[in-house]
Amino acid sequence: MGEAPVFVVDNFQDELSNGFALKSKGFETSTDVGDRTFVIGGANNDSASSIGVQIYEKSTGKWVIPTVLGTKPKPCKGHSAILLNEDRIMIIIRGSTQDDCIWFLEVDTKYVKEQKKVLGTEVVAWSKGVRGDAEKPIVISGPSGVGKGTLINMLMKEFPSMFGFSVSHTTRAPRNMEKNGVHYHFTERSVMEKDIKDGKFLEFASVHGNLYGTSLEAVEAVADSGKRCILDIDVQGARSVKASSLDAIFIFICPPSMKDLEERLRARGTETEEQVQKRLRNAEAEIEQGKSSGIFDHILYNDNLEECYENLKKLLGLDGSAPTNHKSSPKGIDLPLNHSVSKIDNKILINCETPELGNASKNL
Ligand SMILES: Nc1ncnc2c1ncn2[C@@H]1O[C@H](COP(=O)(O)OP(=O)(O)OP(=O)(O)O)[C@@H](O)[C@H]1O
Ligand SMILES: Nc1nc2c(ncn2[C@@H]2O[C@H](COP(=O)(O)O)[C@@H](O)[C@H]2O)c(=O)[nH]1
Repeated sequence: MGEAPVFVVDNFQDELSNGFALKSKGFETSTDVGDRTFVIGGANNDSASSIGVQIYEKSTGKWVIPTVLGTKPKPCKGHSAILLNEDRIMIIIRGSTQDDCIWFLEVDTKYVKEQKKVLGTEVVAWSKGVRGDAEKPIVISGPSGVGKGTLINMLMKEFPSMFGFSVSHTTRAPRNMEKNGVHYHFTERSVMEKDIKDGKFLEFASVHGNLYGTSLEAVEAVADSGKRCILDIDVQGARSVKASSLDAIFIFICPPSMKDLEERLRARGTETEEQVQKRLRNAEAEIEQGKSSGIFDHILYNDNLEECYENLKKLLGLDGSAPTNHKSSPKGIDLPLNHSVSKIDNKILINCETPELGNASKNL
């Protein structure tokens, strides 16, 4: 089924007769989602460093400025917008670099609905479109205490609508702040063993004396939310995933030294002395395997946390450069001024009027 095209509107203010002041820099688009109109592109203030988002509620005739989550696209000279699945708007930015031309604004996804409840305001969330390998799940491994969880939390915080965490099952007891279903699914060994037998797990392993595993459901839940799945699993688990049909990117995080690792584990204060010793003993073998097994596509050293995080973003193509693993490099979208965008099945059609074709048009 085709859907109505959405056109670039050069000055949306001229289109509105409601009297509300929309700070127009030109080049806004409007997209209807139910009884709300999302106006994207007008800056919310004069010194805006990102594209503004404003919502017009048709039922009340009021403008709402939403809380905007995620890394935002910079103001641009024009873009097109099209609604996907009634819950997110795809934005194609004109004249942008190859890796900066596709963005998504989540307006009614599960994540946005949850955040609305938490924040008590209207919420929208940006995420940047990514290419090639960039859709693959990410497996992050490394010895206990190296900083995997810290790095994953940083990614999830900066790109809340882009990544989803695969919530593992474990038989270990929850730590003080850990919530069932959020950090882990805490479970009885007998139950988990039965579920493993029943084929419900993508991978599982005995780690530091407890059973840990990634259920198929955990990975599917992230995929269903339209996000990129991140798995925090040990090297044995990574080996199993590598042998499975899940086509993922494998990243191993190394500590700068065993001394640093020990300090971090102790400073975290979540393990008994006996557990710390066990985890450190296991760490040596894990580091050895991480470096030499050939499982991992990338090895990152987590010495300085900020630097390691920047390197992680770089290899995931989140710093404006192409993802490191990128094999072919398709061209960016050279969006002409006169064009329309429409959606047919799962394809986005960009219809351009090209001078060389006279009045005829060309589809991208
Ligand atoms: N680069 C770093 N420098 C210093 N401390 C760090 C660094 N990265 C993480 N930490 C700290 O080290 C501790 C362990 O980090 P984290 O819990 O993220 O490790 P982990 O690899 O997820 O461990 P586990 O596998 O046991 O879950 C935390 O207290 C964290 O704040
Ligand atoms: N093979 C798997 N390993 C997992 C999984 N979830 C976590 N882990 C790894 O366990 C250790 C210890 O974790 P902690 O939370 O007790 O500190 C750590 O290295 C994790 O990467 C899993 O589903 N499968």
